[in-house]
Amino acid sequence: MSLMPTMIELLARARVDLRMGLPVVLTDGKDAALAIAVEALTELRLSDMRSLGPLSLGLTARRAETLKARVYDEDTARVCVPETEGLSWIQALADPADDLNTPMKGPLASQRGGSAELHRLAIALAKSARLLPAAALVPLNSPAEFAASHGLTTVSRAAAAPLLSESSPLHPVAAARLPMTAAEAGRLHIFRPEDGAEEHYAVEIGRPDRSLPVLARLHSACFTGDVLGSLKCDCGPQLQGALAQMGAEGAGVLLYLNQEGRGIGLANKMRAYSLQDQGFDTVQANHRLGFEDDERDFRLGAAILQKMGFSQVRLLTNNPNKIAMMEKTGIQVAERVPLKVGENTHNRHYLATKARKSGHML
Ligand SMILES: Nc1nc2c(ncn2[C@@H]2O[C@H](COP(=O)(O)OP(=O)(O)OP(=O)(O)O)[C@@H](O)[C@H]2O)c(=O)[nH]1
Ligand SMILES: [Zn+2]
Repeated sequence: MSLMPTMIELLARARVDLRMGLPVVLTDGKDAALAIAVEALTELRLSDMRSLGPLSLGLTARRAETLKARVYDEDTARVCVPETEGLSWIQALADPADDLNTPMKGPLASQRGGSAELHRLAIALAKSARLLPAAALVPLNSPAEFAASHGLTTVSRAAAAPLLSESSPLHPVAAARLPMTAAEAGRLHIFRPEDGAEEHYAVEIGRPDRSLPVLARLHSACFTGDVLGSLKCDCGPQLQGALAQMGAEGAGVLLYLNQEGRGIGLANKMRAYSLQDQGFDTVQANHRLGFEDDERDFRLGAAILQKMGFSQVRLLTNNPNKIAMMEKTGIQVAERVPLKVGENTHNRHYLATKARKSGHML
């Protein structure tokens, strides 16, 4: 029956549920659990979750490292929640905001043996909902009945895992002429992914010849830099500089990918900035939050370029990972065009950290 939700649609629904503070039912063969995002957990829902059984937290190995919690499952830790600890203890494990002020939260006991798959899935869902990567789980015996009687979304790991690791197909939705300061001959194209996540944009300048390498930029959204003119990064000047160069050459394509904060979302990026105010660098801040340095999916960029008929680029970037990802996903990088603009006293340390830790070319 086509009127029933597919797994992609259930995943989109699960993301919204988690953001709203609703639990979701996760299943994996014989195992099942009720999972809720720590960021949206309330006292009432915590006490109802507890009435079902022992609670554990799914945290990333990155976050566990800061907390000195044992990790028995590669990238995932399953930390036991003692009965004596409440909501603020759970939140402090997920959110590093007060790490430096609060004394050690441990010693923490981690679950060992059995499967960590449901915890891993819950974390992946929280990440894709742009929440802190932390979830509280309680085992369930009769997941189908529980989900039906409580009206909850059910996600099967076997069906969801491949979808979460793939890049969702994108489709062009609308395009129109857009004269800009940098180039009067501009055109903005909107692309929408099938998974219900953020739309991405392509700014086409002039009428680039599809049979030649096009001057291209993969720009990741940075509200603070692009819109507010933040001095903490170089995004605003890079965006304007790329458009200006395309305008001067009369042709180019700038992809504006809505992967704010290197894919962690603006709220988490502001959490990272707050940690940077405490003295951590851009990479350390991401790790303390439980994220990798870079959570972006650059396959999106290649997919959009291909949809627009481009197969070769002259890529405006200082990031070797972008070049590697382009080549891997079938877009030939004929040339790297350096994009060095916007260095100032506030972002010098940030740019130096990216060069030292993330391999950016100076
Ligand atoms: N998590 C996090 N994201 C940041 C921080 N500063 C900037 N960003 C984000 O980093 C991304 C920067 O994107 P880009 O300029 O496309 O990427 P890049 O890896 O520096 O590569 P090139 O500019 O092409 O050399 C944007 O999504 C910003 O929002 C930070 O301190 N923490
Ligand atoms: Zn920025």
